[in-house]
Amino acid sequence: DSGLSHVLTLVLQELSLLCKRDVNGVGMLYDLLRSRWLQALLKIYECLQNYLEKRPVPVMLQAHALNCEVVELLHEAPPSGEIKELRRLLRSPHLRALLSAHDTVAQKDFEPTLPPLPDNIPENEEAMRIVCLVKNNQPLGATIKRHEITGDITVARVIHGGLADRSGLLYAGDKLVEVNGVSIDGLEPEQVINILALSQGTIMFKLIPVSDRPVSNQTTLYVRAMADYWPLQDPAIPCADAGLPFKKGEILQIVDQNDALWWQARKLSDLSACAGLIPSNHLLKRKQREFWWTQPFQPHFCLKLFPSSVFFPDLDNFFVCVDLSAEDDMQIDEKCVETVFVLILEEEEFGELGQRVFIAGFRRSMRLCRRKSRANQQSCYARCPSSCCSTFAAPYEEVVRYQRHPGDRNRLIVLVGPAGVGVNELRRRLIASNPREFQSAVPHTTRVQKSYEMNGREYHYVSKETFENMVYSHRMLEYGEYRGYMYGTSIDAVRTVLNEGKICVIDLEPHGIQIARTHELKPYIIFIKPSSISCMRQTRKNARIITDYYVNMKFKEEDLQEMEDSAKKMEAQFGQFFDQVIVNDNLQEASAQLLSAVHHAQDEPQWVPAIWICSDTQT
Ligand SMILES: Nc1ncnc2c1ncn2[C@@H]1O[C@H](COP(=O)(O)OP(=O)(O)OP(=O)(O)O)[C@@H](O)[C@H]1O
Repeated sequence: DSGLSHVLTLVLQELSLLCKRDVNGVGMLYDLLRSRWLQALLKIYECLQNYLEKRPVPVMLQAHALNCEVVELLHEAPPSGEIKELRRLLRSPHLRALLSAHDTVAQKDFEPTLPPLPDNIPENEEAMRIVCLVKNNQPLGATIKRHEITGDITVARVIHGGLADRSGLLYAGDKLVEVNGVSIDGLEPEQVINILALSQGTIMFKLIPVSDRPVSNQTTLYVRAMADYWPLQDPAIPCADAGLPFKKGEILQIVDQNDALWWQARKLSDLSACAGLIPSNHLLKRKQREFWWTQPFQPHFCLKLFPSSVFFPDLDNFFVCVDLSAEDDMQIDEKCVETVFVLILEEEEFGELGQRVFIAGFRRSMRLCRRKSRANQQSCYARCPSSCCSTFAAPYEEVVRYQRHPGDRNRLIVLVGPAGVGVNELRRRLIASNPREFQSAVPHTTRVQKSYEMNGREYHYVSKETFENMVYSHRMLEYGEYRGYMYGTSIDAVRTVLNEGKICVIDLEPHGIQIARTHELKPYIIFIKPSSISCMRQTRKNARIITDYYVNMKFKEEDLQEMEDSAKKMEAQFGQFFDQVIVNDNLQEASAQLLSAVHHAQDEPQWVPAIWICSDTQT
C-alpha cells in the first residue's frame, strides 16, 4: 500500500546490512536497486498508477474561463507584467495544443467500439480476421508454409520485433485466405510471396486465426556463438533473408526457442534490430558434423585427446607416440644455449627498491617445450577424429553478465598468441610494471635443479612420478616434454598467486584454454595478434626470436609469415574464447592496452559462461 519506492527503500536498507557482511552478489544487486534509472522508472510507474485511479478531467474550459478573466482584467486596469505574461501564455499555440491533447486523453475511451455481431451467424462458420499492415522499407517479418496434406498456407513464424510482430495481429498458425483481395486457394507459398513483394503501401490479409495461440513463457537467454553461421550459404534455412549471420565469439540474445530447428535471436551489439533466424543448438551441431564428414581425413595425434582415464605407465613412451616431429634430433649448440641462458636469467631479475625480484615462467626450456606442444597441435585444424577441434562441442555456450566483487579473487589473465608475436615480452613488461600486483605462475619440471636455482622460484622441481600424477589428476593447465624432461604449468601454481590477492598472468598454448576455463579461475583470455608483415618488418628489425634451431636470432621473412599464418589458424579455431584481441604493433601501445585490458577484466562486468556462476552458488 505504501508504494514501490517505499518497498525499495526497505529492501535497500536490508541489502546494505548484507553488503557489509560481504555476501556474494549482494553488491551488484544493491547497485542495481540504487540506480537512478530504476528509481525514475518506479516514479513513472507510481504516477501512472495514480493516473489510472483518478481519471483526469478536461481543462480546456477552465483555461478558456481564465483567459476571459484575464481579458477583463486587461480592460479594467493597466496590465501588470505578470498579467501580460499570463495572457501571452494562455494564447500561445503550444499551451493550447498541450491542453487539447490532455483533454483528448482525459475524455477518450481507448477500447475500440465494435458494431454488434449479427444474430444469424452459422454455428460452424470460422471467424475471419482482416489485417491491414502498412508496408515500409522493412520486410514483413513473418514466414509462411504450406500444409503437406491440406495444402493450407499458414503463417509459419513471426519474427520478434518485425513489422508483423509489432502489429500484434499476425500469429504463427494463422491460415491465410486472401492477400490484397486475391484468394490464395491452390497457390504455392512462392506465389504468395510474389504477391506480397509486388504490393505497395497497405497489405490486406484475410485470415482464419489460429485457435490455440502459442503462449510464450520463455525467458531470454544469452549465448556465445562457438561457430560461424552464414544464412546465405545455408540451403536448409526456411528464409535466408530472415537469417541472422554471426561469427564465433559473438554474444547472441535468444528470444524464441519454440521451434526445435530454428530459433530467433538478436546480436548483443544490435538489440534494437528485429530478430533473425539461427539454427537451434541441435541443428547447428548436426550441420557441423555433416561439414566435418565432407572434409578430407588426415590422421594425426593430438596430445589432449587421450581420455584422462587412460593410464600411460610410461610417460616417455606416451610422448613418443604423440610427438611425430623430428625436431628432437636437432641439437642446439650448447655454448649458444649458455649465452642465451645467462641473458634470460638476467632478464628475469629486476631490482625494486634495492630488492631482487625474480619473475618465473619465462625460462627458455619451458617456452621451447610449449612451442613443441604447439607444433603437435597444428594438425588439429584439419579433420580430426576427436573433439579437439570442437567439432562436436556445443555450438552455443550460455553466458551471463558477471561483475567480480572487490572481495573476490582476481580473474586469471591468459595470454595466447603465435610464437614470436611478443606474448612473453608483453607479459614481462606488465609484471615488471608492478610486481606487487601482477605475477606469473611458477612452472613445474622434472629436470634437476641447478646450483643457482631455488625450488619454487624458477621452477617447482618434482619427480617424474609426481608430475605424472598431477597430469592424471587434471592439475596441469598445460604440459609437455622438452629434451627428455617434463615441463608444465599447474592449477595449484596459479591458485597460489591468486590466493595472495595478486593478478596471475600466464601464457598458454590455445589448446590449454579449455582446461583453464573453470569457474574457479574464471580466465580472461587475451589474444596477442601480429600486425601486418610489412609493419613487422619495420618494428621487429632489432627483435630476437628463439626457436629449436637457433637462439637469439633476427626474425627472418619466413618467421613473420609463419607468425601470420599461425595467428589466422588460432583465430579460426579458438577465436570464440578470446575476450580481447590486442594487435602487437607498437610495443608501448600494446603494453598500455594490455594493462587496461587486465584492469577491465577485474573491474568491469563481463560475459562469462553461465556454468561458472551456477557453480559459484553450489560451492
Ligand atoms: N611490438 C614489438 N615491437 C618490436 N619488437 C617486439 C615487439 N613485440 C615483441 N618484440 C620482440 O620480439 C621478440 C620475440 O618476442 P617474445 O619473446 O615475447 O615472443 P613470444 O611471443 O613470447 O614467443 P615464444 O612463444 O616463442 O616464446 C623479442 O625480442 C621481443 O622483444
